[in-house]
Amino acid sequence: MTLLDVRGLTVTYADGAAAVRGVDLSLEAGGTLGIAGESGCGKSTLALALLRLLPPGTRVGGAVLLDGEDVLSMKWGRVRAVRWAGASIVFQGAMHSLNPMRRVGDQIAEPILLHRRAGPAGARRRTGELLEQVGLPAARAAAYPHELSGGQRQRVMIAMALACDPRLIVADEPTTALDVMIQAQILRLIGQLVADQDVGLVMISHDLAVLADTCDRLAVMYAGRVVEEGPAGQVYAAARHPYAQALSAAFPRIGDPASRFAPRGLPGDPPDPAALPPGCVFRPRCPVALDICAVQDPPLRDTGDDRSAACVRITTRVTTPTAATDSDTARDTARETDRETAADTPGDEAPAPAPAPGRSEEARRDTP
Ligand SMILES: Nc1ncnc2c1ncn2[C@@H]1O[C@H](COP(=O)(O)OP(=O)(O)OP(=O)(O)O)[C@@H](O)[C@H]1O
Repeated sequence: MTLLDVRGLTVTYADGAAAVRGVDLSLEAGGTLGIAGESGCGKSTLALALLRLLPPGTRVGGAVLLDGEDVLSMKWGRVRAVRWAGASIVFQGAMHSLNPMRRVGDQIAEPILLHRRAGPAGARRRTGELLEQVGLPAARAAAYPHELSGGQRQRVMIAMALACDPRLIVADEPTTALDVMIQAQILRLIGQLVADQDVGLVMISHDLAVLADTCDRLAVMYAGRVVEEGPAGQVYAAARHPYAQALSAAFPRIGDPASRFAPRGLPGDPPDPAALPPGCVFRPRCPVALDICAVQDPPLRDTGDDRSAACVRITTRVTTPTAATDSDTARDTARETDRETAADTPGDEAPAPAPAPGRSEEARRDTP
């Protein structure tokens, strides 16, 4: 059963930054989906949009169906009911997310009381259970955030996220601020909890290896779009989109000593989301770009093998671009592939439509 179905999601900030541009994603109940991409590609914006946490003035379009119900068109009372109980979020910096003036136990108990899951005594009991579930002694409920280590604070955030038994947890770079040992512990904990409790997980990270380890499926974002999606192990081991390939090559691989010493970076920067180039937005950095890429912004296309990619060179017959482009052979292959693509997908020549203007967060709030 589909737990989360994101359809044509667009997010444009008040300053005109098109941070998310027509994202389609879905997650089965109890499934795990990783979202990867370099800084600024729109991962956090996407996470915030899932729970209607974007700042006022932001325009949002499309649909976010959680158990079939569109979060984006819900009344605010319903949104409040869905947060924590339907879906909850774990942010990257626990120190900034927790109130430094309140004991962590009181902060974990708050959503339990707010959603009337228990009275004060029951909420205290449940808080102790949750702390133990995330590997902390129940007595740590009395601690203030500054009395805990970074890893312990992140465990508290996870306990809070679990407090009302949500169907979905969105974890936005949950281990970024932690050292590698604690990172591994927290990732193990998240993996174990979602498996034991049948909770769906959307995990955001710039680190493909972490996501490949934790998630069933993996989506790679570039400049506000998903450019590749599929089974996590396959996308990580054999990415097809040139950007996903570059992102994958940027990390050293365990078991591949050569890559430890020569992780490859990708020259250039992502485009300014307020002034995107025409055609495929990855073209200025793409090592295998074709002339057609200057005018065509390819949509995410199913390649017929449980994977999808947004590149004119990747056809339903699955022709993966190779990094070597200078040789005539590669150019010829590319032209050949280009012809195949055009033949396979008539009508794709038209540039993708501009992001739907969407409705502003205020307009949504004002919806009776
Ligand atoms: N409140 C805001 N107002 C205007 N633009 C914003 C706002 N928040 C983010 N952006 C812009 O939207 C784009 C996407 O940002 P976002 O934080 O979603 O990316 P990200 O992939 O999560 O990056 P990181 O990994 O660094 O957190 C960036 O260009 C960013 O500058």
